[in-house]
Amino acid sequence: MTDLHGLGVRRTVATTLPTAHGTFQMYGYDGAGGLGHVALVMGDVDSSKGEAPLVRVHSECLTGDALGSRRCDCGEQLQAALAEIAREERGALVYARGHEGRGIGLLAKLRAYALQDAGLDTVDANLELGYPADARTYEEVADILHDLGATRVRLLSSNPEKAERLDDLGVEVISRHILAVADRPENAFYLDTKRRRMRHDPIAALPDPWTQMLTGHVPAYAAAGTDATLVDRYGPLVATGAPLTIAQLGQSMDGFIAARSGDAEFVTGEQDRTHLHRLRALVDAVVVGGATVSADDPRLTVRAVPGANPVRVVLDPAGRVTREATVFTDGEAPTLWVVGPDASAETPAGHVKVLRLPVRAAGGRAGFDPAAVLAALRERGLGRVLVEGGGRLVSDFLAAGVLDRLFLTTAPLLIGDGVPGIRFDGSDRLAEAIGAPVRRFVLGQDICTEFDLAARG
Ligand SMILES: Nc1nc2c(ncn2[C@@H]2O[C@H](COP(=O)(O)OP(=O)(O)OP(=O)(O)O)[C@@H](O)[C@H]2O)c(=O)[nH]1
Ligand SMILES: [Zn+2]
Repeated sequence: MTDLHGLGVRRTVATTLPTAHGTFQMYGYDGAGGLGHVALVMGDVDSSKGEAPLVRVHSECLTGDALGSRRCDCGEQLQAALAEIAREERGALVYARGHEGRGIGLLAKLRAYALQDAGLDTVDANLELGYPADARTYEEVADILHDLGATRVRLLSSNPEKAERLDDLGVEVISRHILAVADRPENAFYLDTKRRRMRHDPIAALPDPWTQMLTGHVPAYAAAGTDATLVDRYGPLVATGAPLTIAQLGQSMDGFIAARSGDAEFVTGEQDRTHLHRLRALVDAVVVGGATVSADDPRLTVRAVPGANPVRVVLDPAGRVTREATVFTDGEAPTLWVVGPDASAETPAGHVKVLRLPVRAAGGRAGFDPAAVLAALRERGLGRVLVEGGGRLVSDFLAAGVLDRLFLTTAPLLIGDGVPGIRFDGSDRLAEAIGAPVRRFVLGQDICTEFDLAARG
């Protein structure tokens, strides 16, 4: 390799490193002063071949990276950076030895910690010890990036100075991306100091995990608690682009979505309602059966959480849904009224569009072909679809094999008899029952079982 800066940086070993984020190529570099550096690489990071690769220049931090310290956010950033690179299946992380303690070394950093225990901030502690606030140099890092061909990069960092220094050394930083790592109580003052005194990006630059997911981005890391739960629960939906068809249903333990009279208020609880609103917020369209609209008069909007309303799609082969239904009158969201070729369907209001699809008789009932409905929606740019109810409609889509995922919430209620939930022509053989990998979420008193139908063997 070319020794750009005369520091004798040389690639001396190549191997692989399997990690929680996948397997990386690992290169070892001899550096100045006998320090070895490491680069973890995924894919071809040569900048002349396609988009500028993601690059993380990670400053060594024994306490954060290896010991899980919460005085800083280094360990979490390290993991988040590897996750981001793995998500794109392309990128490099240069682990910069000699950067420990912003270049002052481990024991000096610990002395700086002791001064911070006594009240100094992270900048003043360095100055008090006779060091600059930041003593890191980037020549060796730049040499390694040149060796990898990564000379035009998208940098994973909150530190504008890092980008400027790399730019000065011939590594063009075309953009900088903040890693989604949340502040913790133990490091909030330290991070705040870096933002105030070291030009680090303000926390406001980072939208919360739910907002990020609403824009189609799965955060690589979220603080433990609600944020992490949301990313864990809904991240897989966001990561899957269109087309995506999911369904949800809430039913009693004995399989009913309402009592005999149709009384359905409420089978499942508050948390399942919030969950339903999150699903609505993550799709382009929500599909319901006409019978459900007539019986329950749902609004089908996103109210319990931040998010945009999906297009409402009412499947009504005979055009029987009451014209007073909220979805036809409230104008809260565009509404598609899907009816058969002969149904009478005068347009009730400006936000409602009528779509005619062929009707077929299946199982003694007239209905639409689920695949044809999805194809028609896709043609209209509605590729991410939630089939929301009632029991028959969800069962039709399930039996037709068009669902990628089913969220089936069971409530600790025994209704005895009533409006059925999931029902379809089964088989005499248990071996032919529908099974799939599942995840389970406790939603208050209810349990939501997520069937990953797309992953069925
Ligand atoms: N001297 C000193 N170094 C610290 C302190 N806390 C963390 N470090 C070191 O700071 C380095 C990481 O720098 P950060 O300021 O966290 O972040 P950055 O690398 O500038 O920017 P990012 O790319 O966004 O991570 C690591 O080498 C840590 O060991 C401290 O209080 N004093
Ligand atoms: Zn650290």
